[in-house]
Amino acid sequence: MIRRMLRVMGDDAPTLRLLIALTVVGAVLQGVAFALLVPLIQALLEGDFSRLWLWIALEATILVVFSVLNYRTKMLGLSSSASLTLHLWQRLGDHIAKLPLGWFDAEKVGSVSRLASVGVFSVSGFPTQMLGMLINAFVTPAVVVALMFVFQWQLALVAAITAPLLWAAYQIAGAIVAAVDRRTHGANVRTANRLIEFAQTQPVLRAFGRTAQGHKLLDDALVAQRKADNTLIAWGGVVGDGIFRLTVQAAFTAILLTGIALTAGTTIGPVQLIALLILATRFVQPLMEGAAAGGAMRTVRNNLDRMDTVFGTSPLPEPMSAVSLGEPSVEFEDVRFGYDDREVLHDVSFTAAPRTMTALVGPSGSGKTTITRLVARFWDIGSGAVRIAGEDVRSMPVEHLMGQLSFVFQEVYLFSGTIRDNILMARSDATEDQLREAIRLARVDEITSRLPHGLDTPVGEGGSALSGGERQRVSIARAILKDAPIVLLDEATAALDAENEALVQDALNALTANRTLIVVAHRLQTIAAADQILFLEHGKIVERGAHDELIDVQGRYADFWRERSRARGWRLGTRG
Ligand SMILES: Nc1ncnc2c1ncn2[C@@H]1O[C@H](COP(=O)(O)OP(=O)(O)OP(=O)(O)O)[C@@H](O)[C@H]1O
Repeated sequence: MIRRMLRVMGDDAPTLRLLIALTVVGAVLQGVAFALLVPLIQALLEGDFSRLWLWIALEATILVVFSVLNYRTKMLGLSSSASLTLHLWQRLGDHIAKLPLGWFDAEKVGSVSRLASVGVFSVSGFPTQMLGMLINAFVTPAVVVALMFVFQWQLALVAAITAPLLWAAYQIAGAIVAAVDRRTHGANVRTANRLIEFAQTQPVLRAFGRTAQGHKLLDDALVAQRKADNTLIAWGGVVGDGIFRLTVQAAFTAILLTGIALTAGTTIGPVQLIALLILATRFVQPLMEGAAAGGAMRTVRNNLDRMDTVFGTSPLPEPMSAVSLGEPSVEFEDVRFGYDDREVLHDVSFTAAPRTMTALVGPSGSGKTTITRLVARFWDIGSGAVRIAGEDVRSMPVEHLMGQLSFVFQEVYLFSGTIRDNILMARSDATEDQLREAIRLARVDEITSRLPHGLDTPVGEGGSALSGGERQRVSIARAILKDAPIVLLDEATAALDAENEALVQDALNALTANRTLIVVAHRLQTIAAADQILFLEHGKIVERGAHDELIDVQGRYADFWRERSRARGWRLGTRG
């Protein structure tokens, strides 16, 4: 456990080592101070004041040294905790940033957020809250017993014999807490997920009058969590803690009875017995405190295990050296890919030539979005190759790959901050002129001119202060500023009002001009304007070509086109 903490702390490990060393010295001093109570109390009860002052002077000296040490260990504890928090966040952040983007599903949101908050604080609280109590629980009683041998070996022997029993009880109590903590953690993560889901799905739940159903899912999770918490209190707090406390009390009783028996047999006098029994209570007290810290330590260990599970998830292997790229084409060669062993793309091959538009068209679930995600290497494919500008995406450093791509998703998420912050995210070193140009091209100027604080208007949580169309234009401005040669666009299915639709279209035209575009196309105008249409069904490209060619074939695409045109109540006809 300590070794794992030292590993996590990296360069700051010497601080924790010093803290441990000083805490051990403090615990030894505490044990010595307790043991000196025996001659002190004896001198007091026997009225031997010259010896009494000597022991009081010695106790006072130890107290002063202990107080200085205690202050120092408290400060070191605080700095170790702060360093652990920082290192854990950094390590988690660094590692999570390298994981495949496909790893981040909804369930992970709850568990990672819990790990980064409750988990990190539980681990980083160890040096300040638990370490001292644990070291005291082992070292102080050991010193007390060792010195007891000097005063009365029979009592010391009984105390020493109880040690293995105490150790066994400590382990049993800890194992109970660890097992219950694992169950409680699962319930906590499920509640966190349901809570996020409940908040995010409010519009849908309300639109369909299903708020009660959303409540029910959350209520069920909360009930399960309350049950798990009660189990933790009952088993961890009452049973586990109770087993250890009972064993400690049994050890104290054994020492007490031995003392009484020795007094009855006149081996020791009543004065010495009183002094030794006071010492025995000092033997018990650190053990009791250690019981609480031991349970908390199991929770810390579980949290470290959970972090190790995240750290054990391998990042996608990536080469370190940059590659030189050709013209911005996108190429799929015999690509097979599946989520969780279920293959959803079968032998997909196509080439999107530089500065052309490829429209991915087909029924829901046919694999369109998956193709765009594989271009960005959200996951690695099963077999085949995905190439960008002639280079396999697996042989490109992630930053280099991402530098080639801009995404425009349907669901736009803006970060809390101003419109300016959100656009500059794409390129923090952009000049004011470049920023203004992106804003103009994406028609964000039409938004900022209406707002009292212009570009410096906060967008609200997730961009909630802006309308859907406005959010989309901000995200397009971001992509324009990034100026990547390839654009992956998931075209919005939701209808915008006519004015917004025209403005978004202007923004998209500016973004896609002179770029290679892969678009999950829903709008008939977009599809008809594409240089190449890939019509997908069940993870296969079943037809490909330009709109006119495919209409002439009178196959699946032509059927799709007719259906869509009828559904929209208008006909575009063929080009040319
Ligand atoms: N993260 C995921 N985990 C498991 N299966 C997934 C995941 N994402 C998509 N799928 C499955 O992969 C298949 C292809 O999905 P994909 O989203 O690529 O289709 P699509 O053509 O974009 O659909 P839509 O038009 O409805 O967005 C579907 O069967 C879908 O259920």
